[in-house]
Amino acid sequence: MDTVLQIENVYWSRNQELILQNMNWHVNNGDHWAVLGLNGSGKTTLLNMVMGYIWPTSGQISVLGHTYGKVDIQQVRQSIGWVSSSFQEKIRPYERVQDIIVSGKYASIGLYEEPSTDDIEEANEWLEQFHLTQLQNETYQTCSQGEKQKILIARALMAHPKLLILDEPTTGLDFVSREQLLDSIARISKQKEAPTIIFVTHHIEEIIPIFNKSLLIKDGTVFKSGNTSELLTSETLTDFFGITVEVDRYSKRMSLKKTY
Ligand SMILES: Nc1ncnc2c1ncn2[C@@H]1O[C@H](COP(=O)(O)OP(=O)(O)OP(=O)(O)O)[C@@H](O)[C@H]1O
Repeated sequence: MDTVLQIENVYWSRNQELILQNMNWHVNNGDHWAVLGLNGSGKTTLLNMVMGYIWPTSGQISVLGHTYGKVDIQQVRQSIGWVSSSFQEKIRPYERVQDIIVSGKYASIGLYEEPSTDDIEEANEWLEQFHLTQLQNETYQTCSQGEKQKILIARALMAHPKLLILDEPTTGLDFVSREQLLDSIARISKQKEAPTIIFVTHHIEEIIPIFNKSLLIKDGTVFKSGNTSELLTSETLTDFFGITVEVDRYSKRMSLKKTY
C-alpha cells in the first residue's frame, strides 16, 4: 500500500475556537516525515486525531487505507506505534525493562500473560539494537530519560507497526543521549519492513537525513510541506517562525540561528 496517511480538509474546533483548520497532509509509504511547529500550533492535536483519540469536526482521515468513521479504530491502532512523553507516565515504575518491551506485542501496559520464547528473544534483539541489553532486568524507574525513550520505542516496535509516531522523543535528553536516540531511529528506518516514521521536533538539528519530507504546522494549519532539502531554507523558516533565521547545513545535518 502506498498511502500510509491521508488527512483531507480537516477542521477541529473547541469552545467556538478553531484549533485545526483546512489541514491537508499525505504521507506515502517509503517516506519519513519531520513535523515542525511552534508551541500550540496543533501538532499533538493532529497526531491525537491520527490515533483516533479525538475526532475531526469536519474532514476526513484515512490511515493505512482505512477511513476513520468506517473502521474499528482499535484495529488500526495495532498498526501504529506511538511514543510520547504522556505515554511515559503510564508505564509502571517497577516494571522490568524486558517485560515493558514484550508488552508492546500485546499493546498492554504491563504483562498479563506468559510471553513465548520467541517474544522474549525478539525483545532481547530490540534491547541489543538499542544498546540496552545490560538493563533487561532493571526496573523502569532506575532508567535514565534517554534509556526510557529508547525502551518505549523498542516497545512500540515489538508490535511491528507500519507507522511509528515519535512525538518529541528527545525532550529532556542530553546531547549524547539525543544523538544515540537519533542513530537508533536512523537504524530502524533502514531495516527490512521498516515503519513509516513521523517525528515531531522543535529542533531543526534533529532532522537527520532519513527525514526526507517535512511538514511545517503554523496556527492550526499546514504552512508548507515537501522535500526537507528544498523546504527547510532560511527564507521559508524566516517566514514560518516570523523572525529572521539562517539555516546552516553541515555533513547532512542542519542548524538554525537567529540573525539580526
Ligand atoms: N481539548 C482541548 N480543548 C481546548 N483546546 C485545546 C484542546 N487540546 C488542545 N487545545 C489547544 O489547541 C492548541 C494546539 O495545541 P497542541 O497541543 O496541539 O499544540 P502543539 O503544537 O502540540 O504544541 P507543543 O509544541 O507545545 O506541544 C493549543 O492552543 C491548545 O491550547
